[in-house]
Amino acid sequence: MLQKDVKLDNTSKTWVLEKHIDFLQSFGKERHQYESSMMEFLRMSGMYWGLTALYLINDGKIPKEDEIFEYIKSCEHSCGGYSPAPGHDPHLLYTLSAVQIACLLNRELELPIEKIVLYVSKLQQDDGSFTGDKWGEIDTRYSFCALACLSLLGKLNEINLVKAVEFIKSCQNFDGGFGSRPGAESHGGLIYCCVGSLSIAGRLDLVDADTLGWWLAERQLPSGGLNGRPEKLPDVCYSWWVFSTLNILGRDHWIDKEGLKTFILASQDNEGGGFSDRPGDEPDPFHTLFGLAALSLMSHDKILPIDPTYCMPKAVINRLGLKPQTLS
Ligand SMILES: COc1ccc(S(=O)(=O)N2Cc3cc(-c4ccc(C=O)o4)ccc3N(Cc3cncn3C)C[C@H]2Cc2ccc(O)cc2)cc1
Ligand SMILES: [Zn+2]
Repeated sequence: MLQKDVKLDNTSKTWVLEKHIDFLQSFGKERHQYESSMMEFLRMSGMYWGLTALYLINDGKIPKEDEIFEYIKSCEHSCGGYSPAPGHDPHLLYTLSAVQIACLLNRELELPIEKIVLYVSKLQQDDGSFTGDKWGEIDTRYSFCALACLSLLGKLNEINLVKAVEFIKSCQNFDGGFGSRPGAESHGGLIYCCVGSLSIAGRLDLVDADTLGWWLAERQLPSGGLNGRPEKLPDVCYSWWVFSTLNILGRDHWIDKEGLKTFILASQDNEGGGFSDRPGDEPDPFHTLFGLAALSLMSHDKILPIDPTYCMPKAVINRLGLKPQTLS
């Protein structure tokens, strides 16, 4: 079976740092008005992706802090949850993004912390799992959102952590990976959510690090890029989901880092800045953050250090006194 992959043209992409700063600062303005309006349904997350990426390459400086904090407040609901934009429904995904942005701004203490804690803890089910909102979809992505959100606020003890870990354990597969629910197939993004949750809970002892490390290293293709499942094309965002998980498990040396770096840099847009999912596609803030975050984990100069568990700047995680578990 021919292995699906992309062919990198041999022009080595230079590192266009200044253009990435310009791309991120202009997203949402005239230049990207259309895409930005199309993404209103995820705007709060889009702001977390764009602002975290900017923080990493702009020496921790974020423009218009007050305007950003006002926007977060405009998306707050009386139940303690946050919506992606004013007038939309609250959801755990955007509640995490709002808390992450507030932590970037060093203003998390100005949030209605007790109301947020109540909103998140009400989403936990009897089996320890979490739904994303009142419509009741269960997914291990939401376990990660709940644990990351509460631990950032110093309130991890307000949910049943033992049951939460039990549910994640019930989603572990024979290949060492994890899926969205018990019995669901292993997938790079969900493995990151489950291993990240176990890292926050201090329960990485439940992970079969060698079997999972092998499965994750198998995601690397000849192009150097990583895919999320066997037989899929490589994609820059899996550089983060797969590589940060290998980093948490202490097995990031099991892949060819130079090859991964080449693939990520080949996915830069040399004209307008930003990163796309693979060379030649349109850049977006989502892939720009995850490309830069993976480069940060490979200690690329000019990018501030990032925490592999929270996908947030190390400086912010240290300031909050958080110590997510990693394996050596
Ligand atoms: C362009 O098509 C999509 C498809 C799915 C989504 S998603 O919201 O379900 N989501 C996040 C996501 C975001 C973008 C994007 C474009 C512009 C912006 C502005 O900030 O963000 C693009 C893709 C994307 N996906 C889809 C994807 C990424 N790589 C391969 N695919 C198919 C991921 C998707 C799921 C998700 C992942 C992480 C997360 O924190 C939230 C949602 C969004 C746009
Ligand atoms: Zn992607």
